Amino acid sequence: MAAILALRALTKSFGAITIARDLNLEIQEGEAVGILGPNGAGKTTILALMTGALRPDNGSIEYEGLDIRGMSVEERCRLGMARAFQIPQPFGGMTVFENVMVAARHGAGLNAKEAQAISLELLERSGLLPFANLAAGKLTLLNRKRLELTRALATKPKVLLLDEIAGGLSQLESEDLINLILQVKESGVTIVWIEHVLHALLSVVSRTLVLYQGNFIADGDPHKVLADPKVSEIYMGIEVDG
Ligand SMILES: Nc1ncnc2c1ncn2[C@@H]1O[C@H](COP(=O)(O)OP(=O)(O)OP(=O)(O)O)[C@@H](O)[C@H]1O
Repeated sequence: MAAILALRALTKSFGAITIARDLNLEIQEGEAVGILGPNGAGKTTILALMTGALRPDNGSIEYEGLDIRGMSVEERCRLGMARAFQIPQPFGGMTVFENVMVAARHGAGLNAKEAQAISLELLERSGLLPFANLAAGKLTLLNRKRLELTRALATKPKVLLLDEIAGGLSQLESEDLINLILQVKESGVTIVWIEHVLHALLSVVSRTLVLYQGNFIADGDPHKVLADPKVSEIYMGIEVDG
């Protein structure tokens, strides 16, 4: 079966900093994959290459077997790739409902009626319905993160890319967010998640990669990857759980 998302000999540098060195990766439909790596390893850059916010120096990215290298963020979003950011980026002056509507209309290309239906359904699922008419800028951090996830889901993704969304939450709040992400996973959406909050990541992903100096130095069962001496050596002295 063709991978839903693949990196083929991907290369990317910023001056002397190499982010990806002939990087290869295949992610199958329905997989939940975590990408770890020390600060500055290039995890966010890899997600940006996947979504189209950045272009590789060389190599290609395939989505459902299609070379999407030349496609914009919007084109990739229409195909089914959505990204939720580390720092939630709602339109603060618009209501929660309007924020989700924009994603459904422009991200998924739905008409007003379809967009309204999916927006209400997703707001209900994420527990945000009581805040639907509130200005998004007034939400608490947890609710802003829920909104960020809801907006990504409103684009009807087949692949959901999560960029450190568990940071800054209490234990209870992160459990809430994890439950929401688990529901998304159970619905069959493929998840690629970069996250420093390890316990959150480990409760969702079944495969973990470690990015270091332009290469994936480990790939496999998350607990085995974390027990790998190569991985512990990299993380020595670096706080990964917090
Ligand atoms: N547009 C850019 N131009 C130049 N350098 C950049 C650019 N974007 C990122 N970098 C550099 O590339 C490196 C990787 O950054 P990136 O944010 O992808 O790492 P990361 O693994 O996500 O880090 P963190 O875990 O701290 O979020 C960093 O040294 C960063 O300063």
